[in-house]
Amino acid sequence: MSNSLPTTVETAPEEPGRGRLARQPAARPAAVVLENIGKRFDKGLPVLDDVNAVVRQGEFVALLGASGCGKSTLLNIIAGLDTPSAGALEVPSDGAAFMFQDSALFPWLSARGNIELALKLRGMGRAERHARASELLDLVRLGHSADKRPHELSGGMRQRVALARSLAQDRPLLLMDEPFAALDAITRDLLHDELERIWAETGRTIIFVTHNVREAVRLGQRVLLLSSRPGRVVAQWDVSEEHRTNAGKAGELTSEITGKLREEIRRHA
Ligand SMILES: Nc1ncnc2c1ncn2[C@@H]1O[C@H](COP(=O)(O)OP(=O)(O)OP(=O)(O)O)[C@@H](O)[C@H]1O
Repeated sequence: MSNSLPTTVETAPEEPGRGRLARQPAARPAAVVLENIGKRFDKGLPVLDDVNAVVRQGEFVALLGASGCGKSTLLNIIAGLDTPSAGALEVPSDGAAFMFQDSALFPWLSARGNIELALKLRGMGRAERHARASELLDLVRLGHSADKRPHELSGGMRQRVALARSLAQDRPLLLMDEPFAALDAITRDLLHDELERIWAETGRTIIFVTHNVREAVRLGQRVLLLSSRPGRVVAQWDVSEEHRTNAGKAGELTSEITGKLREEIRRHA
């Protein structure tokens, strides 16, 4: 762990598509650079202060922090949905796809229709849309439910459609704001496996916001911890092959991060 931040956080990512933890000797180019990012709404207290981080192309970063510490605000800034009050950032020129806790599907459209709409907004023609939507439905293992509407799908299935719709936007950066928080533990575990597979297959850069330390360790190659108000990167951990293959080691890391998170929550209670 390093807790001498804020300094710029950099690690070489692993190679997507070649196993989650196949380390890359050479660092990839940065996908997202955050430099001294600050955010204050109106005349209120700062929500974010001096946030520094670099996320490399193809990297999977979990962003962890107490409720209200500014995780969603930071994601909104990276997505270009909000502007920072201080600092500078670099993001991919073709923007980011966003996935939220609520699937936010159009209820009158089928699973296929929701995905095809995202493709249509990209200007894709009808035949190509149909073919691409079929591929994406297969990728999230929903080929058999293509014609169902959201109310006919379970919560986990709706999030799969939302994930396919995010991928339909074909952006290299995927921002996920607690996408599985409302799901039961078993469904969440299944979706963790699916997301890891899809990340490896698509090579997306993913920033995944969560409150859940176990989820952060399960998915992230790197876990960043934001302090409570003002939010700032106060610690980071690399999740190694050993953590992945050895449940005891993963448990130790989860306990260590939980301890640090509790410390942050207490400090601001
Ligand atoms: N548009 C806004 N105007 C004023 N205050 C805001 C706005 N958006 C967020 N905030 C405040 O900024 C703080 C951080 O909110 P944010 O949603 O980013 O936290 P979070 O870490 O994502 O929380 P949670 O984990 O509970 O979702 C909160 O105190 C919130 O009330």
